[in-house]
Amino acid sequence: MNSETASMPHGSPDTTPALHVSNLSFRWQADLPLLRFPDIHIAAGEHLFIHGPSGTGKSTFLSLLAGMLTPLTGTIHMLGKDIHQARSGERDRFRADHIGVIFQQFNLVPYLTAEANVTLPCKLSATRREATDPDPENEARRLLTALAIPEDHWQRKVTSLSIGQQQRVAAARALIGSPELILADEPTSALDADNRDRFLDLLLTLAEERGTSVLFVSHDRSLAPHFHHQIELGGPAE
Ligand SMILES: Nc1ncnc2c1ncn2[C@@H]1O[C@H](COP(=O)(O)OP(=O)(O)OP(=O)(O)O)[C@@H](O)[C@H]1O
Repeated sequence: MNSETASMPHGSPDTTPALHVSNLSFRWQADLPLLRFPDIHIAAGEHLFIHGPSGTGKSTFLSLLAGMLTPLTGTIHMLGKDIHQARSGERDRFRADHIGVIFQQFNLVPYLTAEANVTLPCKLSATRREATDPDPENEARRLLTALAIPEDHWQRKVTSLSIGQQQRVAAARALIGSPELILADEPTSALDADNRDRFLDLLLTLAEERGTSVLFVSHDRSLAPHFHHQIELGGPAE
């Protein structure tokens, strides 16, 4: 797509796929094996689960999709835009405007409060800020409430929260401003089964309400039933 469609206002009817990946490969070093990735297509609002055992390239795949690594071959169209054709500044802006990320270590800013971590994407992106209703602080509080973070924790330093709470703060940060796509890299690995299922239900329900597409990678195949579609990394699509 062109930048016109990428900057379409949130909530507009749009049939542009959230993500289309074709013929993607990457090599960390010349003496390391080539990593090949499946072709994927995620329609707007769809939730895709990608399963792969440890070492199959899940984190590498997400780093390629987030524009943090450059592929050896292949194309990645995000909201119709070929992200690796964009200059790096434009790519950073596109990522801030349209993608929420939840990575294994959550990447929260340790010296900020829980609420300030959630509103951060709105400080980095006018698009995300303008999409909050009525303002980022209010939406952050709504998300923190929906994700069961007690109100007396909102102004605490995020590192003083439990791991499960930090994970939900990272989810709120990914959801704020309703980005079109969330990329999630095993954010449930530290949780027990009950908390993991509860977290996924909350994340996917909130994403659904906002029309946000989700691509979630994990080694844990038991998570697959939460999603509309699933794909095996290093194997045929199911
Ligand atoms: N920075 C790096 N430099 C060199 N090789 C790397 C680097 N990061 C990953 N690799 C290699 O690329 C392959 C895929 O790694 P990756 O971390 O993407 O897998 P993964 O499926 O996410 O694994 P896990 O489930 O254990 O996190 C592995 O063989 C790994 O050793």
